[in-house]
Amino acid sequence: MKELASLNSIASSQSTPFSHNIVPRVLSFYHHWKKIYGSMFVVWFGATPRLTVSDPALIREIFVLKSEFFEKNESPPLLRKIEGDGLLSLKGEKWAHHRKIIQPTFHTENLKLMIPMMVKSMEEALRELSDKMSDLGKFEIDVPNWFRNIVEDVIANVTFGSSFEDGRAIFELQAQQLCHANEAYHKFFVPGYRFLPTEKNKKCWELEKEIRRSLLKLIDGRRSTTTQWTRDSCPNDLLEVMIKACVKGRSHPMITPNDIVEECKTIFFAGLHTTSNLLTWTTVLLAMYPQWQEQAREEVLRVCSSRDTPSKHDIPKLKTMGMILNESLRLYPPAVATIRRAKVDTQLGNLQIPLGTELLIPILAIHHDSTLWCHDMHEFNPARFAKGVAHAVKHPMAFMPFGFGARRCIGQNLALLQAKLAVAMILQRFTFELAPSYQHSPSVQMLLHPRHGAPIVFRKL
Ligand code: HEM
Repeated sequence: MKELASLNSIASSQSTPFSHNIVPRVLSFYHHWKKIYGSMFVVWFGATPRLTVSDPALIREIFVLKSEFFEKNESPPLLRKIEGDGLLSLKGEKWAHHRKIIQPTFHTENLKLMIPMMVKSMEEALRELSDKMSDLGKFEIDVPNWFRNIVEDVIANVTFGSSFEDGRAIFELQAQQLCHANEAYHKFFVPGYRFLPTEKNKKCWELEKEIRRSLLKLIDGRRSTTTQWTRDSCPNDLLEVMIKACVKGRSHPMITPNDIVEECKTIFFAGLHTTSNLLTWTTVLLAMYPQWQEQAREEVLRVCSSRDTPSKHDIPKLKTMGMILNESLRLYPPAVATIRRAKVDTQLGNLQIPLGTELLIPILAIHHDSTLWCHDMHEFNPARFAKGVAHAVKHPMAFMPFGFGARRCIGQNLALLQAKLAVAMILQRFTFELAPSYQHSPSVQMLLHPRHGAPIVFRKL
């Protein structure tokens, strides 16, 4: 109780120099329409009606109660190539089968076995940062790129395990492919352009072939060494669990090497930028609010005592850190929205939904909705999560950075574990503040990211 009171006093003593009233077009557009039409409104998206649903009770119907009537919508073809034909986009029996096979990789017990690997990769990054410090003991970094490298290491380990080095090289190719796609995504859309043999397109096709070839070679190599049993002390990486399902041959429907290729691509796409985004926004927020940075550091130093890295027993004790990550995910959710499509004519609340209607769930807007959160919904106030999500918001479905229901994010535990470890290790070694050149400008480019980067100045503790 005493701790909660002190958290609340931090929250109320803060003057807010930064506006978290995010203005990407999605949000201002949404608030404008909601004022006029209430919590459901339709916008025509080409020939398809797209219904925006922000009432948590209806979202529960879509994700949980009537989920069999709604399916994931198709991604545009360019994006589909990059994200892979894996869990993110699969549907029906094939999706359920893959999810069941892959799930054990992301179980808490398996992830705990990966903590030493995560700590090692973070230690290396922090040692490099320390070595670069000037005589004045400070150094400026643009954190999105820095975090991307750190997260890439971890995702490569989770996906490829012992074949990590080869896997990392494939991820480099995927990162290049994503860069090309991002450029194309922001150009004016010309139908059929992606089939023209332009220099850029040819480069993309080459990359795609190279990624597939390298992944198939890697899978072949691992198949010859994979045994039926893994020791309890070895984490199950994605490649391992999928190859076992493939080798067994009893799985139905069959898992093919091609399925494994697509799932590896998906995990890279779904895990890398989301997690590095979470780390970026959390660092920015702690730099903006030194009182919370100090509170989080005090907790880390108390929990870890003389250990210079958190152990698996320390992680669950980092309560303030958990609240800070939740508040960061609420204000700046990396995935700003998700879409479902009605598989059949159906009913939602008292509305008839024709087959084919797209339903847009505006995660970012729901996280900033004044009818669901307190009047301080645009403020950074981790204390609202002190008694858990249920006490922070009027409806549990109003906090959904990882989605909900059967298709909720499979990597949620991994992302939160890595974020807790990384931020804790930074706090143990450095203080940090926004660089003078920092401009606060959240913008949506597939994910919610800082348009002008996030330069942060680190100082040794
Ligand atoms: C802060 C980090 C992350 C955020 C905010 C996030 C967010 C989400 C959201 C909102 C969904 C649901 C999409 C929908 O319902 O349409 C999702 C699904 C998914 N995420 Fe994440 N994610 C994160 C990290 C990760 C990581 C680390 C991985 C893997 C390494 C991952 C893999 C996936 C996959 C495979 C799916 C599809 C699950 C399915 O449909 O069965 N995500 N994520």
